[in-house]
Amino acid sequence: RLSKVLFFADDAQAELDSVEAELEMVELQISELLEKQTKLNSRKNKLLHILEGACSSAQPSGSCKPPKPSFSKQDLQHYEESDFSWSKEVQAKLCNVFQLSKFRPLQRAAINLSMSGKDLFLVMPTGRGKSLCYQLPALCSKGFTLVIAPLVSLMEDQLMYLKSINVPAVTVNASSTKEDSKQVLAGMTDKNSPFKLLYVTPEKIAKSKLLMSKLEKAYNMGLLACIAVDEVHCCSQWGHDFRPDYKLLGILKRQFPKVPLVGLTATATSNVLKDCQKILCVQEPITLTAPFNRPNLYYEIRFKHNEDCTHQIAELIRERYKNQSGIVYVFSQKDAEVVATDLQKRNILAQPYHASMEPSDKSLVHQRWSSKKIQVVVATVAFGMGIDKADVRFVIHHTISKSIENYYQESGRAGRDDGSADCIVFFGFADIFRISTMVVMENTGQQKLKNMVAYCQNVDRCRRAMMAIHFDEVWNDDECNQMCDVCRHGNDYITMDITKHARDVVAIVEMASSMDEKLTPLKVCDAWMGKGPAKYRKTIKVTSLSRVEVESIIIHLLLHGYFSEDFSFTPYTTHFYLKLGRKAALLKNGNHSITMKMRRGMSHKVSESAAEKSSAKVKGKRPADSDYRKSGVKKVKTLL
Ligand SMILES: Nc1ncnc2c1ncn2[C@@H]1O[C@H](COP(=O)(O)OP(=O)(O)OP(=O)(O)O)[C@@H](O)[C@H]1O
Ligand SMILES: [Mg+2]
Ligand SMILES: [Zn+2]
Repeated sequence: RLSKVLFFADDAQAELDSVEAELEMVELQISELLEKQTKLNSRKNKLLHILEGACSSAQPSGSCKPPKPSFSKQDLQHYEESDFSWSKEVQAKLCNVFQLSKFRPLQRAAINLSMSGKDLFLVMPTGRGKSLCYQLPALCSKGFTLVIAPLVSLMEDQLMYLKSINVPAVTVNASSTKEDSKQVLAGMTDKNSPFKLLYVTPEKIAKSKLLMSKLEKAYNMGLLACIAVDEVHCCSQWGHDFRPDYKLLGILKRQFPKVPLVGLTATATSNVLKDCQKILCVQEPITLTAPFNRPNLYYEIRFKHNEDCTHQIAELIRERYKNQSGIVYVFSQKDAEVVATDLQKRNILAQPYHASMEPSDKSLVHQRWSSKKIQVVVATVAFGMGIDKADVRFVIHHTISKSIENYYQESGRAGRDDGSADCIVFFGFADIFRISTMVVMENTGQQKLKNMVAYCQNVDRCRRAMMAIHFDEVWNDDECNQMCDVCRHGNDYITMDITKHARDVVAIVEMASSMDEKLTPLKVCDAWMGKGPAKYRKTIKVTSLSRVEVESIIIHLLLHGYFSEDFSFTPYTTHFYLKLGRKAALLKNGNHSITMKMRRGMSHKVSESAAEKSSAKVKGKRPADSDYRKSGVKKVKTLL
């Protein structure tokens, strides 16, 4: 009898185990669905919000973000007009001082709003002319405008420009001499207003009591006309280059409530702006958003084969962009040096630019490039704000950016003259993990990087649409005009069922962890392709997929939660290992399937860039091959 009881107990135990496992699976599925529901609901709300705004907004394209509900289409129209008491003066200064013939979209409205004393957030793509929206009003007002800017170099560029058009402007910053500072501080309360713009860094506001007390005096004398906070997204942790000192700028609106504040930025989602509003203590700002789309930029992603990347870049520069200026963005200072040297060896006039260079060397490189003495700057993100060269024909990313915001900003340095320009990203597997470990301490670093990776991995949605969704804009894919690789390749992708592959590769990571070992993504690739240590080879199912396919699948599984990152820290470096993600357990369920979109054949795609398209017509060149992803397929000469 005893053995019979034991037998039943065994049976029950086995069933209990399986029921529990099944329950666990169900819970996982529920939580997955709930998560999906939350996401969809939040997207639905956003879209409703955008639609509401689009209906009431003045932008015929409907791509304007909803301004404050109380700020209607009629209101905007009113501020677009030119019958304000200052309009004649504004128009005259636009022509005579700034030597510009007409306003660009939203500039006039922004100027009229701030001259009417309204607080304003102005979101306008990089290079569209935000500075004019506070510089011009400053010239038409009593006293001076205080400008907060994040970098001394950026201020100096602006001061140089203002000096060249005879607009009196000054700065006080850490490198000002005592004499200069004294003169500036005295000028602030001088009724004759010896200068119209005063540039300071946020640190100066936070640290200099003297400056604050002078501002107080100027305010009481009615001489503080306006406060402009440039690169206002720096206030918010959610913005892509948060600066702690920006957090303290709330003092300005608290101390000087009657002075209108204008915050300017090229990239800020509505969440970032809400945060900025809170931090700056602005009660009811009006937000003007210019369409983010840059119709003249061609966006393209290429798969990166490390050994080949610099070679391809050199070919592009020598052939497609002959005699044209451009930027190559790289990951690190070392990369900047190495890639620049590599390009030089291939007879390209290139120089590196990064944060550790002497300031004088940096400005020399900048100058040489601006005056076309060199063709290419090979730069880290340090080459950024304040770069205002009009005829940049290409921005090539040797390594992906760490977020879509960063990418938008960096690629946006191309084609400021409205001429066509190319933005090409070399999307490399290993780079993802280099960046991931670099941003490991940033709050939202991993999520932002994943968004960027998803942007690169995407093969079926217009790249402009991806950006639009990211920046909460309404977008109609037809407006791309085939100015991105996805639109140009049309429906040239397939939907692949990768469930079986996913099971195989997840099993590798599971096996390693059962042996108490951790695998980097590169090791997982190797193992899966049969190149790992012998001890693995016995148990794993080696795949016949190509390297690029293997990499794409691993990225897909990481983006979708079947894998997740497992960081390990040593005193010198951070390592990225793959571990099973929350969803890996779903693969145990026979019915679960995973699909993934891939470009058809994953090889031999022929694409044609914007610049190429026009020059091909003129010179009868054939379009360049690009995006050949299959390992082993190397194009040596892409152009005749
Ligand atoms: N109405 C206009 N017509 C023609 N050019 C203009 C006009 N307004 C501004 N510009 C030019 O556009 C260029 C970029 O302007 P600005 O530096 O203000 O850009 P920005 O919007 O601040 O960009 P970023 O986000 O990079 O700081 C400048 O060379 C400026 O002279
Ligand atoms: Mg600017
Ligand atoms: Zn497109």
